[in-house]
Amino acid sequence: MVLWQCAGRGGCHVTILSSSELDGLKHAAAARAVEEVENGMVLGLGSGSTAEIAVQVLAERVAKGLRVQGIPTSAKTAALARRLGVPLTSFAEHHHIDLSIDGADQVERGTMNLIKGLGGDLLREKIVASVSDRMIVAVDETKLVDHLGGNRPLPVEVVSFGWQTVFDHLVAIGCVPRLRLAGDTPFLTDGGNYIVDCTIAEIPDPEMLDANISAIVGVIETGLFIALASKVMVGRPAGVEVIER
Ligand SMILES: O=C[C@H](O)[C@H](O)[C@H](O)COP(=O)(O)O
Repeated sequence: MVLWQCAGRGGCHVTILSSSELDGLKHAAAARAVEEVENGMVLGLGSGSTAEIAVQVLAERVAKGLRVQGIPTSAKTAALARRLGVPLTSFAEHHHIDLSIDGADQVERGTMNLIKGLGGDLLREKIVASVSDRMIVAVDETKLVDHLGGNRPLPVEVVSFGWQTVFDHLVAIGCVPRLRLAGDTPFLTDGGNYIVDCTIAEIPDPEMLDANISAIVGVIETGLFIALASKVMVGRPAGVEVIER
């Protein structure tokens, strides 16, 4: 992973991180996020590689006596939590979550707005985040940006019927849409929907873009998480940076 860092007149420098270094940064951020978990909490368990590390760290605390219940945001996270002995619950029992811990594909430094869903999970993550008292996001430093968009596409979950018509609207909004595939067939989310990855230049107004895309008939949810994160743990080689409101 090549990381460009630019600081005003100081110019830019490039850091090359190996995948094991990157994993170390994810682990440090995830572990720091799990430190905020307290006895008795109902937790939102996010999805993706960093969120999975958080579940592993959480499982170590559960094995030592921590009492929590988790609502998983994907079938994969649910399977991992079950395998590691993290107790699970559901919205049938709890409509409110104390704390959710999740990863992200991009974090806008100034606002903590996020892009999520590159791993194929966003709808359940957003439902969980929206009913959480606090959402802690754990990322490695490559995810931190000044403005969302640009080098990472915005995932949009759409119903499979008529997805082609959604394309037309997305183009009109300024996105370059691409249907996500799994081999030769459309990728299916846990909810059985399609994902359209929208390449878009830097996003000056994420809230407006989210509203415009959400207004398209056939769109279920966008990967823009606006004002949902309360704290971001950023894994850096020098340590974990904590960004909060
Ligand atoms: O769809 C996946 C989720 O939104 C993930 O939380 C996001 O893609 C970040 O995943 P990772 O920690 O693997 O980079």
